[in-house]
Amino acid sequence: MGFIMDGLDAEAYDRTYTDGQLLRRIMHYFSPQRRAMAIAAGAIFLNAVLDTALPIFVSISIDQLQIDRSLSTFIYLAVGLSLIATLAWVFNAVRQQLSSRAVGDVVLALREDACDAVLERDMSFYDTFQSGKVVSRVNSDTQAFSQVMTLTLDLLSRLLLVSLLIGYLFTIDVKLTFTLLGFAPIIFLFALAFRKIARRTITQSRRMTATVSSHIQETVSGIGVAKTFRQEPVIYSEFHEVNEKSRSVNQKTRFVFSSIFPLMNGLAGIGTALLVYWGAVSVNTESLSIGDWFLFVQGLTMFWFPLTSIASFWSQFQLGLAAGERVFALIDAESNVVQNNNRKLMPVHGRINFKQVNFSYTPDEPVLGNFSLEIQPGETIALVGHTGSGKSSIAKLIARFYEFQHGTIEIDGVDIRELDLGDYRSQLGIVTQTPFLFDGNVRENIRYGKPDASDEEVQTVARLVGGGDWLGSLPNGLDTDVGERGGNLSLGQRQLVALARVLLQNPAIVILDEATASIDPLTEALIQEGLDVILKDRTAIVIAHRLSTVRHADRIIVLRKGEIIETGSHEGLLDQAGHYAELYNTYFRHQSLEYIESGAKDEL
Ligand SMILES: Nc1ncnc2c1ncn2[C@@H]1O[C@H](COP(=O)(O)OP(=O)(O)OP(=O)(O)O)[C@@H](O)[C@H]1O
Repeated sequence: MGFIMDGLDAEAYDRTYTDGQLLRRIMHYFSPQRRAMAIAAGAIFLNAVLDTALPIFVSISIDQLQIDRSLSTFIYLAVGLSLIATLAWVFNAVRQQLSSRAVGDVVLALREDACDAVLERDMSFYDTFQSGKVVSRVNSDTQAFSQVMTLTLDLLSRLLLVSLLIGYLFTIDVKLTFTLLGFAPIIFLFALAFRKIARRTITQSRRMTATVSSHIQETVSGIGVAKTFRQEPVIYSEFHEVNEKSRSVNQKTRFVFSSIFPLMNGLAGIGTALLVYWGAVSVNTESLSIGDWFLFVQGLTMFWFPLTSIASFWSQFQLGLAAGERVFALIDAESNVVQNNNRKLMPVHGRINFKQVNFSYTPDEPVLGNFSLEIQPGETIALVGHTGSGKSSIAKLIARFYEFQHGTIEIDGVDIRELDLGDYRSQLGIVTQTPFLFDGNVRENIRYGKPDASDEEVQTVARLVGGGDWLGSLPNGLDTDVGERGGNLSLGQRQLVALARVLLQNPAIVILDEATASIDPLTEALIQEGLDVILKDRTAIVIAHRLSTVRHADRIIVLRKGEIIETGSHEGLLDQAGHYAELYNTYFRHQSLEYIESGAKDEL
């Protein structure tokens, strides 16, 4: 299958489970459905018995009618047949109902586990693996898994029916039954050979589907940038390429699957011809009754149909296993961020201590080396430095988004790896450069910081941020719809919502990545007011881009290539005439009032 697999790689966290492991895993999901499945199994059995009884009853009727053609016999046979058919239908309906409910519940549990895993994975996972592909596992693969579970239950009931029928046929004519069975191993061997190819082909096809949806998702997310840079033709041609690859993989998949049925039908045809011939010879020599011959001919359809469809079921089964394997791999993917304990800090004071920390995203590119920094409770730290100097990385380590490789980070004297992450993060407020808002209104987005907050609490914090003046600029105040990702609000308004959200959360530690984008002076003043409220009495780590924040910070940490090269106050650092002074002159100075005023004077 090299021609199909070429150039299409699995994700690094994919793994191959043995059939036994997969089966155990699936059984584990079915175990809460034990009762329903036991009743369904009973219904499957009774349905199979009745479905087998139906042709046997017809065969007996044929022989009976040759001897006795009275009205009472007709009535007796007709009532008997109707009764068997009705009961078979009832049991079939019961098993369909119960098994589809059980499968639905299993898929629900599987999706929940997959969703849990998605939420559990740390940020390094999402750096490496595209979110679109992850979504496809949670959505499409669980769907494929559910379809195959239903098919498997169908297959089991058909196999039971075939076994019962064969058992009965043996009592009639052993030689004919063996002839019938003689083809089974050939078909099974064929199906087994097909099994391996099918599984790989289907896995490949699903991967391709995930790649296409991931590509579409990325394109749509970045549509604004694409339009600005007039990249539509490039995007189109990239998409065309992915789509072409997907088409070719799917075409090969279809080819593999479509060739199986003609081969199966050919084998079945030969079997049918042989049995019809030998059956007719036996009737001729009177070693078989006409009713029994009918039963064999009738049995052929009942026998061959499930057998030939086992091959197709098998491929479907492979589809489900491949999909299940992908979902389980997502669930089992190991996090880099590992907590050794679940200690809760009550209350969090906000002392943060980096002790000789080494950190890198990729093994060969160190970002922080032997990094030490102690931040006191309530202190505001401004991290400054050129791009790539490691400011965001320090903030991400405090937020425990990534695992560091060496040293310790302590929060209030406790190793960060020992904390209950949920509890710790509830004490951590994060405002990113471009705050992410969820589709909904402003009120709901602020309440995200404390889901049980009352309307009054939301209103209070909204008013505290920037004196509440910004609410007047929203068309419907707190009820204004923010649109997808907050697209209906200006960047400044989004930041104010994010600040109000953190204020409502009331965390002990705040991480603030200041926006570099310039916003109008009025909004900037409102944001500054909001920041004053938020940073007061909390430990704050600010990735500073505004001169006003740097000036107000208790301590400025100047970074270069992951190392602290200077530390102190704004004035003290300027006096040192080192890296900070250089940064100030190239970056911060133009924001100073003196600079703006001198510029204004020059213009005059
Ligand atoms: N997710 C990531 N995967 C791999 N390398 C990364 C990742 N994020 C950052 N880096 C690298 O780590 C180094 C430090 O990046 P970091 O984002 O901490 O710098 P920064 O000072 O915050 O920069 P900026 O001011 O541009 O945000 C850079 O060399 C960067 O390329």
